[in-house]
Amino acid sequence: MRICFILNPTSGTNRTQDVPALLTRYATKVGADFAIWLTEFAGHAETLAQQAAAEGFRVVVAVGGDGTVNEVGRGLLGTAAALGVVPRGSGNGLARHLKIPLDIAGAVRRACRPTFQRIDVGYLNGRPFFCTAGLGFDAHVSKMFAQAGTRGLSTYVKVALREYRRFRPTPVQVELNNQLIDTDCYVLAFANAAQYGNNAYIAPLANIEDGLLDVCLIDGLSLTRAVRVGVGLALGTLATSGGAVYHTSHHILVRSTTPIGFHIDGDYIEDAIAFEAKLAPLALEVAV
Ligand SMILES: Nc1ncnc2c1ncn2[C@@H]1O[C@H](COP(=O)(O)OP(=O)(O)OP(=O)(O)O)[C@@H](O)[C@H]1O
Repeated sequence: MRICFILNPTSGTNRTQDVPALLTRYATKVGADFAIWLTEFAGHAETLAQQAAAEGFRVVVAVGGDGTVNEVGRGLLGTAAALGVVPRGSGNGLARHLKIPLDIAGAVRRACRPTFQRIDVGYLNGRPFFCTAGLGFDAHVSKMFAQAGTRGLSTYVKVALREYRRFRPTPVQVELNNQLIDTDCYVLAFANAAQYGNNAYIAPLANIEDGLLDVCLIDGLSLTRAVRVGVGLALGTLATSGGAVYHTSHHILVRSTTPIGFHIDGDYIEDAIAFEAKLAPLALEVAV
């Protein structure tokens, strides 16, 4: 079994580690037949993953954060290769959901001696996601975070608190399960996996192989509700705390009269007024 590690050298906050050397050391230790390819620009991991699958690598491992995982996963859709993850981002939502070790040694061992499993793949406006996608405040914070200059959890929290004072919800109409819901969108999250990353559980009951997206709606965020949502995210109790309303569905339409930003696996994409979220059941094989 051949394994290809696709490394995003810009991911993570620890730039002093010699990651190729560590990958080589740990993969050699378990006797793996492997290659290491480095990305050279944003989006490159998708084409590298397609190339690796075409060259017959059985496992293609994203070495990076959820952005890199998304690119590699996207490239592997419809191929015979499975996605592995060596988490090096700040959030690592998919790796945490799949219980992949967060240390390089453990994750490399897992990628080289995997068991295989299939997971669902979500789509928002035609773009695949593996962990979460969504509209509203979380997308807005992703956009501001990308412009912040520094990374990591503390920057994320700082940006979120600053933007909380400015952000206002948008009226939307949500169509799911033959139901029309007129509401406000502060956050409308589509969860394939349970968490955003960093153990922030936006949809604690989400099951990545059930053929359904968990839809989490937060229509407003007064200070008391914000505290309740924050505690619910951290403790994994948001589904029962009353801070959010949940639905499950495999096809959701959202319309708005004013543009709302959306994100895919934590990366802000653009603003739009119409959204279609859907699910491809068990469309990706993962090596976990
Ligand atoms: N060689 C590269 N140069 C510049 N950008 C790159 C390169 N390779 C990948 N990228 C981009 O870097 C972005 C961030 O990567 P990724 O999400 O893996 O790491 P991270 O931001 O550190 O992690 P997290 O999302 O958990 O904070 C990705 O969206 C990807 O497109």
